Amino acid sequence: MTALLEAEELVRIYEVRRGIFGRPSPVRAVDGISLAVMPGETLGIVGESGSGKSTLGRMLLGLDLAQAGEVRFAGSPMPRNGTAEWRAMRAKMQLVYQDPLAALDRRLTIAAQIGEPLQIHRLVPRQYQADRVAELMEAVGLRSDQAGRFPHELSGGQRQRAVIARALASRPKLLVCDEPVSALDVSIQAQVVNMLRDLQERNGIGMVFISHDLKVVRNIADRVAVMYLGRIVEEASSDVVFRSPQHPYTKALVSSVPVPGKPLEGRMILQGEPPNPADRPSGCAFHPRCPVAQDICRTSSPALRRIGDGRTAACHAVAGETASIETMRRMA
Ligand SMILES: Nc1ncnc2c1ncn2[C@@H]1O[C@H](COP(=O)(O)OP(=O)(O)OP(=O)(O)O)[C@@H](O)[C@H]1O
Repeated sequence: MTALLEAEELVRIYEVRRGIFGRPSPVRAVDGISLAVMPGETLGIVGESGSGKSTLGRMLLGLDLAQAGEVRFAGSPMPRNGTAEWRAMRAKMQLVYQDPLAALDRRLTIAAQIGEPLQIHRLVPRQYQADRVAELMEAVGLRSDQAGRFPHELSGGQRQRAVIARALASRPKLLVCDEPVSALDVSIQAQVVNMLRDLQERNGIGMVFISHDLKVVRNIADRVAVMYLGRIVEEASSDVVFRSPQHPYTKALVSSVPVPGKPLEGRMILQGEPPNPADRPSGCAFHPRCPVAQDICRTSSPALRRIGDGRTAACHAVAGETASIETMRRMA
């Protein structure tokens, strides 16, 4: 089967100036990332703030240009941003991001905004547009009496539902969701995630689900890619990642997810802050925080390798025997 979305060796470097008089220095926000999403599959992308998740999400849609590498959608290279070919492809790839208020026009009713793509892309004859808007609202759990409301008259969760309805209007094959529930109350998050998962399964939509919150990703992703400073350090099926994480960074992230009934002590705590991306540590970028770092980790950057279970990991310690969380804790 052809992958719905493929990215090969994507690189995005920003020139960032520190202070007014500082010289610009390169930040490798995305540093050689390859991935694939099959039709109907959800790939979760996790990592701390600044690991490059949002930049990657934008690059996958052609919204941010790669300095190297290529994105292919349904087997075809992504056309250049702004061209007619790109706009046609974009109708099939939608972005849902964190802040629904920013995504919506506060002067337009919810129904008008959900209907907008139908008009712009002439997806439905005018006389059927109202029906299609009603259908989309129902699909995301909005009531018909909310059609005439303005964004500020809805709750955060309802606004995000409206954004998702609008994204679905063009019957996309791919959704890139960048922290879609992070701004919502915890009580609402699960509802919106469950709704997204239902819609995605029912419509066979491929999804890239970006989040710093592993709990949420665990709920929705078939596969998970863990990012650290612009690179994928581990990727596997969600089951495999959560059951037996191998990379020390993944182990720390997974062990920090609260498990009902499991005491807090005994969990591995990630030491220190992520390093400044403009000042990437030598060797393995995780080594300054890694409890099992060896000499080689300070000098040599580990390649992402297949290590069985359909898993890839980039860690010198993960070649054969890998330290368990308990061993790592003892060594820390
Ligand atoms: N437009 C930009 N100009 C300069 N630097 C940028 C830009 N966008 C992102 N960066 C830098 O690239 C790195 C990755 O940022 P990005 O927002 O992609 O990470 P993230 O994992 O999504 O983090 P967060 O969850 O905080 O949004 C960071 O160091 C960030 O400061």
